[in-house]
Amino acid sequence: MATTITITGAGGQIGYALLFRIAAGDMLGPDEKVRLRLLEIPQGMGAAEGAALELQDGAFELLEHVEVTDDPAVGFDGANVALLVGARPRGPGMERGDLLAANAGIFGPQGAAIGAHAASDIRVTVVGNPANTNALIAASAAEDVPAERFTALTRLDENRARAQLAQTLEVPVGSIRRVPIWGNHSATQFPDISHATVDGHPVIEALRERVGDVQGWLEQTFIPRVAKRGAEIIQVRGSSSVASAANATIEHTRDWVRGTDDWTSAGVVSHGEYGVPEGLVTSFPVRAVDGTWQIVEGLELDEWARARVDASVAELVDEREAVRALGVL
Ligand SMILES: NC(=O)C1=CN([C@@H]2O[C@H](COP(=O)(O)OP(=O)(O)OC[C@H]3O[C@@H](n4cnc5c(N)ncnc54)[C@H](O)[C@@H]3O)[C@@H](O)[C@H]2O)C=CC1
Ligand SMILES: O=C([O-])CC(=O)C(=O)O
Repeated sequence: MATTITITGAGGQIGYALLFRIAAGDMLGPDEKVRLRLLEIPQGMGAAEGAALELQDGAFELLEHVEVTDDPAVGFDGANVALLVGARPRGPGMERGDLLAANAGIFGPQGAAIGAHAASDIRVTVVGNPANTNALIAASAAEDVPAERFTALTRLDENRARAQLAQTLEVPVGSIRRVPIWGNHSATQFPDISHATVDGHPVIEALRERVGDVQGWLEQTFIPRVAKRGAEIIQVRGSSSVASAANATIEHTRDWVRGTDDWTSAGVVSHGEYGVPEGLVTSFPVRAVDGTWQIVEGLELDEWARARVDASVAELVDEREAVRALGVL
């Protein structure tokens, strides 16, 4: 049986960077056949149809079928995996939260369509910003789908954090592990290196030798660089991250389905872990076991880390309030 994957915003930039890698087996593996549903709005249909023609020309052996539609009922019908990418991206000078109102109207109806039409094992990865709150909106609208099936992408933030550490320590990125992102996919996020390792040794010790004042480096260099990397890309490229975002989307979804051998980061629904209010879609350190994200519990957060997590969670609470005020939740 093939896996049916729905990609919203498939005619957009990230969509174009995702489709061919999924068809090549990068997400679900070299033995899993895929059926793709490209869901767009009328203005995006031409680009999605063009991508579908190119998918055909790729002659991907794993690709069983491609359908392009602007009807969410058709787009999510029987979907096992949904990548919710379609949204309005931010431009220079905007914060992701500025997109709340523009995107709130998209994720409610899509969540409802997922509840009504997707397969019972549906797994949803929300990429479109503000990703955490969009995931919350979609989950709330999806009747009979457990909220745990709705996740927000923070893997790109983790990848950015690991890459910055690798560059600073002059080691291959693969030697850096356990760098969870806590909180919101926004400038308030907390990339946490307190448990991070480089080739199995504490990153903090390696950093002490390299940068001296680790705390100062974290606050003035590392955290701002990671948390504002999206804005840096927008400034340098003129538009937001595309291929790196698609790569992280593939890694997140692959790990969710196929499992992890260590921690990673994902925005998942809180049940009160680490004091995060129930129901908020928050990034935590997670493992994927048997197709389910499990929050890594029992980690120590010192006072400084606790304040960082609390600040990002407070922003998520504010976003939830703002959406409630729009009458969406
Ligand atoms: N979570 C993360 O780490 C990241 C998230 N993003 C976000 O991903 C989103 C997409 O970015 P791009 O692909 O660069 O934007 P884009 O503007 O190139 O593509 C968005 C596509 O979505 C479509 N669309 C809009 N409303 C839709 C709807 N209701 N249903 C289906 N399709 C719809 C548009 O027609 C367009 O083709 C943005 O919200 C961006 O901020 C981008 C990078 C990283
Ligand atoms: O910054 C943006 O708007 C796009 C994004 O989420 C990122 O690159 O992390």
